Amino acid sequence: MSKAAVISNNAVITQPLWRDYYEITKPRVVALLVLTALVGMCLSVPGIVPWQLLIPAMLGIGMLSSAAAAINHIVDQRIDSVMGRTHNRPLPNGRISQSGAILFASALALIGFMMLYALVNPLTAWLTLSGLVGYGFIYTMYLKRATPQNITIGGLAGAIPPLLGWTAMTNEIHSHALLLVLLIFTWTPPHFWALAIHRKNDYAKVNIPMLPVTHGVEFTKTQILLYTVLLFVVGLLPYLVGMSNWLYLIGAVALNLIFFVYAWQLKFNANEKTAMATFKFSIIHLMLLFIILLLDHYLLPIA
Ligand code: HEM
Ligand SMILES: CC(C)=CCC/C(C)=C/CC/C(C)=C/COP(=O)(O)OP(=O)(O)O
Repeated sequence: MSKAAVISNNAVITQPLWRDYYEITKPRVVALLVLTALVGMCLSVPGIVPWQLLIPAMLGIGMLSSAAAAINHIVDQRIDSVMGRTHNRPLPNGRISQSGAILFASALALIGFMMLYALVNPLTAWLTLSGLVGYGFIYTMYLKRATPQNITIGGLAGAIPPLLGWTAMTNEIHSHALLLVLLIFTWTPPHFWALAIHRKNDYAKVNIPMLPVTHGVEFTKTQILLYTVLLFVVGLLPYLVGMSNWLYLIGAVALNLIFFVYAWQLKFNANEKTAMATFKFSIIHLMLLFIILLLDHYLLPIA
């Protein structure tokens, strides 16, 4: 197995080539995306989800999301090479070639799409492909460089997986699935802007118009706080429309309150660690919220 040199904490270490290809799929992001798709699948049907659909749907959605992440690494390699957080990524670092990455992303996208089209349904295949186009091309190539609202609009691509899971099982676009999309859509700005505050100088260096760069840190903190209030309200909807039970309601209220407290501290009582702590909490928040949706669905089925 061929090895590539990686600089970690100023020490040069080697790692197998497959790890670099794995890294450009943003595996932890994709894992959370696939979890939200799984929850969409489980909530769409009463009882057990048929494994004949579940397996190709999870694989197909995972592969197209990974391909989208790889495209993001290919398109962004120049700015990634300048930013502190990203300069050691496999492409800017030269550990994998651009043509290798393009081939890898194309193969993942093709296999994922065919799997969804043939073994799940064409609706899910096309919707998932639209997620890939939305993130890999529209967000990364255009929105990211064009407007400070880049992630509010681009966030739709990352929010779509619960709908993909739902259509995979039922072949229809249901309002409850759209509600799950709305939850992630509202969660995305406070998730990302907390990190963007911490990494403001990086973005300024490469002329990417992230909100803290264009409108300042204080304004961004206010937006984060307002989005957590909006998220609190959106978080009540699954209960109010009769999609989920009290277990979800308690979980959502608790998680959204904690997120609000993080955002409040970030706005009014921050130290240099608060922004990253808020970003890290956002990931735990979304993961727990979707696990609670699942528990609520199976432990307290709606008659
Ligand atoms: C346009 C929307 C989004 C933007 C701009 C965004 C941005 C980011 C950024 C810049 C990072 C840091 C990555 C790094 O340090 O390598 C990150 C991490 C992460 N994001 Fe997001 N994100 C978005 C949507 C989502 C969605 C929809 C999910 C899941 C449902 C998600 C899950 C995660 C996870 C799990 C991490 C941690 C990754 C790790 O530790 O390797 N993000 N996000
Ligand atoms: C098919 C489908 C559902 C696709 C999903 C798309 C997907 C992988 C969304 C993840 C969003 C994300 C991590 C954005 C960060 O990009 P960035 O370029 O702002 O961050 P970076 O600087 O860390 O690369």
